[in-house]
Amino acid sequence: MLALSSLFLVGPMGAGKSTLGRMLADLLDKTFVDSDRVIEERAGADIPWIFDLEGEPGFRVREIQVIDELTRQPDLVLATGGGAVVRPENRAALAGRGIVVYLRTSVPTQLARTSKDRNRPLLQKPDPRQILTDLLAAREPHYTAIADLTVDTDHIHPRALAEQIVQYYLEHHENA
Ligand SMILES: Nc1ncnc2c1ncn2[C@@H]1O[C@H](COP(=O)(O)OP(=O)(O)OP(=O)(O)O)[C@@H](O)[C@H]1O
Ligand SMILES: O=C(O)C1=C[C@@H](O)[C@@H](O)[C@H](O)C1
Ligand SMILES: [Mg+2]
Repeated sequence: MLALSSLFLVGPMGAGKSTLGRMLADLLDKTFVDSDRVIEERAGADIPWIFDLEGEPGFRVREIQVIDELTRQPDLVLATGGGAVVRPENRAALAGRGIVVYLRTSVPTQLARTSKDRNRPLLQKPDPRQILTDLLAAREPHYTAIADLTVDTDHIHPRALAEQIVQYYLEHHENA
């Protein structure tokens, strides 16, 4: 049984971390937080601006700070940025301080779910399919390594997925 009270959602862009995070917080009576949004609020700038001005390394420094703070708080559902797991500091914080759920999602599904949205600087290049394929190959071992639960998101409605995750939480959390 796990004594940890927060749920951390990890997975690639378009996995549904933000969508599911809101539903889970509602179902489990927890507070939803999205690390990308907190980074933007603190910087007073959106993610494309941060990438333009500071590059990905600058964004990752901000992300490490925010994830360190948020993972110390009880009773959150935290949607993390798709690339948070590339930094070992984030992997340690996520794995040690809450229940980690990996939303496994294929590249075609990621593409379909992110195609209308210009807010992801890493995809604003000529071949997003190749970029997502390379990112997933590099990151999948990290997502898997820290996950307590892995769920496939390709062919399931977010509501049904949220119910599966709630079921797991209720079975594995001692104070649920
Ligand atoms: N299981 C699902 N089935 C179908 N559509 C979904 C599912 N989960 C999310 N979506 C849709 O996919 C899009 C992307 O979802 P969302 O923004 O929650 O992903 P994310 O993991 O937070 O992405 P990012 O890392 O870029 O913030 C949204 O339009 C959402 O409605
Ligand atoms: O996959 C990534 O590296 C990113 C995903 C987004 O959630 C944001 O954190 C940012 O656009 C970087
Ligand atoms: Mg999101």
